[in-house]
Amino acid sequence: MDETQIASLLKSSDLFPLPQSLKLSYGTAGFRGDATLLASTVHRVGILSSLRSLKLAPSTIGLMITASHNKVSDNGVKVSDPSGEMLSQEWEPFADQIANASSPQKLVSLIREFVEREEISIGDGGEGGEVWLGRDSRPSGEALLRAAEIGVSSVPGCVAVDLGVLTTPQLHWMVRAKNKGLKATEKAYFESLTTSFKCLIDLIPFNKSSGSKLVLDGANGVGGEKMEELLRGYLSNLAIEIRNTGRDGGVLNESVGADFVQKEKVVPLGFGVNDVGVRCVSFDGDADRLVYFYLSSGEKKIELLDGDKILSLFALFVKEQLNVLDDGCCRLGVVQTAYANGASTDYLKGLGLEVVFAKTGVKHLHEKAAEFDVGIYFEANGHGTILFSEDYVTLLVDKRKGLSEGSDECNAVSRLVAVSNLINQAVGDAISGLLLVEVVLRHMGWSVQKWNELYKDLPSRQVKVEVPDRTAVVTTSEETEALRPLGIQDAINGEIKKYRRGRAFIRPSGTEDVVRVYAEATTQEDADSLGDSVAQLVKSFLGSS
Ligand SMILES: CC(=O)N[C@H]1[C@@H](OP(=O)(O)O)O[C@H](CO)[C@@H](O)[C@@H]1O
Ligand SMILES: [Mg+2]
Repeated sequence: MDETQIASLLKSSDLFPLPQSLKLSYGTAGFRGDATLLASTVHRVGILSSLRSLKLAPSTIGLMITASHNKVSDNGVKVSDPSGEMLSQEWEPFADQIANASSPQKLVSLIREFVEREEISIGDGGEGGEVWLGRDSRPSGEALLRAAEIGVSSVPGCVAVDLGVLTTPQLHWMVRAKNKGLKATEKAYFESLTTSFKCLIDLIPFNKSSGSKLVLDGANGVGGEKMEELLRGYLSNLAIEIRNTGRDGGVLNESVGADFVQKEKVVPLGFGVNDVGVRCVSFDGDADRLVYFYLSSGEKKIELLDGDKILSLFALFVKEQLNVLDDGCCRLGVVQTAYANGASTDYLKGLGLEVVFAKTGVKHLHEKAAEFDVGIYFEANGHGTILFSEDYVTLLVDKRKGLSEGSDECNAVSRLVAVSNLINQAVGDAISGLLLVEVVLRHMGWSVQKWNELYKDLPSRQVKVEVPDRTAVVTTSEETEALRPLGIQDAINGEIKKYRRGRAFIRPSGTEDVVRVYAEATTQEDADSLGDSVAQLVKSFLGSS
């Protein structure tokens, strides 16, 4: 790097001093924290994104400003690679280092070292870098986006493009499309969803109507707003009532949204007795997660259809199409985490599906799903998608050419191709997930209640334990067994044995300073009791803080 380049970085970094005592980690979902403390972090991630773009030139990188389901006063930042997938994990240590660099000088020296090691050429007349910026609806987003812009353009030859308010998956979709040389506007995103959705509706064999109204809880965030845009401009026939749009005084994620509904298992604000039996869906704050639910009585308690149930519905539909094709050559697999309800895993295995487990965090699930021709992944909290390998889509498109129009086989192929266009291939996407659930329910002729009957969730319990050092817990790669502290797994196994269908595991959280305990058994009392006794073991092996 020459003197001018260094001066440019120093000058812009001087504008964004690191707040004292800020210690951040890129973690499972980018940097997150109180929005008032994040300007330097976002600015630095702007620099990182430019470097990433130059490293992979010619390519466009995405930078999203969001704190998803966290409270409205928080914000955060994460990076999309050119494929639309999460930033390569190889760059996370560098992200941690620069976010925590104590002065502009230290920051620039880390950058110089990294640029040299990675052989990134800056401003040598080669390809320039490009970073596309998006933000969710948080009020702090605009100022942070400016910080990101300044960071991006402080790397000579790099430009920032402000795409405004978007859902996280929209930005990932657009970045992916751009790097594939396709139309990459928001309009193109909506059109792609609309075309594939309509195609799937047209392919429904009989007029099996489940066309009853759907009510969406938009978490007072960007998802409700974008869904309104989709309905207004593209899918006006779809009967969806949208609540919690953020315009009626509601606060982002406060007693609303997918995270609240999944964790608390109660109705979000804005829903009540008049909604008993109605099909409802909740998005999270940046619309990359969704869960369905319905009220079975006038009380607040809900029947929850979580990520596992959405996964099961999708798996069933995809498998049905593959059965029509009698396509032994397609490797279909599903990916879950240890948090998946045991009843869902049994159900999926009972369908004859290959079920594999990945570590918590969608980047891990995505990686495993990409090993299949068709890989379906979901976290229980509602983040997931269906990945189709490019080779398999090409094979399908070729196969369709030899089939007679309107035949069962041709329809099955067309459905699979349409699903691959509808469901976001980059990350989990609440809007495209919703559209696919709606199609599949209509295709099956099922109500939400009927869908819920696929299997009955085993009662479960999650506990957070605060300990002095959560990194003292080391688990196997699937996170279901603790390797350290020595002896704790034997003790946990001893507890599990006491319960019918007992299952429990511990792992250090990647986003909070806690050890998480998950327990499952045939009754709620047993799940609670198993969870509590494992939490006690964690305290006795690690001490409480
Ligand atoms: C049990 C649980 O829900 N864990 C969440 C949570 O990760 P932890 O590492 O468990 O804190 O946040 C992640 C990022 O949002 C999400 O991917 C994951 O599913
Ligand atoms: Mg989210």
